[in-house]
Amino acid sequence: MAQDDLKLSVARAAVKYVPEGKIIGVGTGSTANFFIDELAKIKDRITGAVASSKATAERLAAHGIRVFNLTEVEEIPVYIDGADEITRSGAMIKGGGGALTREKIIASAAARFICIADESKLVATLGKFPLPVEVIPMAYKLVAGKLDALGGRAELRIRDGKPFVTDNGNLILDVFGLQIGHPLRLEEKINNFTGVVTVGLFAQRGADLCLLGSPDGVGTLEFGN
Ligand SMILES: O=C(CO)[C@H](O)[C@H](O)COP(=O)(O)O
Repeated sequence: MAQDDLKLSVARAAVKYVPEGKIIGVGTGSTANFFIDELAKIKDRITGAVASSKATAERLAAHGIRVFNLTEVEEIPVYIDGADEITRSGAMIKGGGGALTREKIIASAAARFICIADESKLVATLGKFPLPVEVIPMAYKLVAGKLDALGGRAELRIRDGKPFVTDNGNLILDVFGLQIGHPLRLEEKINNFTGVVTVGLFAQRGADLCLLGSPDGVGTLEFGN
């Protein structure tokens, strides 16, 4: 079964977790895009969405789904987003699409985080996927040195021959070669480096539930975070 079919299956399953009449949080990436397209089919049953990136806001709006700023919203009952890697305790690496900061903000504001992923994202130990870290541009070399000292290899993210710039006007360092045995500890440590905006480790606010797509169907992993 193709990976896109698995993404579509979890996107369809996630729609069943969307509460009626509410504003929900929506993530970024290819799996989130499948979810947005499914959400569009029930758009009359929700009030709108808070988007974790400009790309997601544009896709939601193109479907006629009203997009709210986080500052306009009282509550977000559920945030639905993909992940680059997820463990059986609900810790994740996110930020492959560069939207990690807004994703983490909305995830923190949400009552429930539902991760939608195909089975390739489930790992025993985080770190095979390079860990994204959003940094203030003037600090990127300083922060890269500190990330290297942790045992990784930090590389400035380049797209189309230029440094990738986030929706917040910052840069991304991708850290290769980390074996993340203690996600929570590492998240706290990297958060403390001056110049870091957000580390793409989601352990403090991990997922509450993961809908995991495999050729056998969509399974659920509950984490109780
Ligand atoms: O964190 C993210 C974007 O910043 C995405 O959730 C993550 O990269 C997974 O993307 P995809 O669904 O395309 O595999």
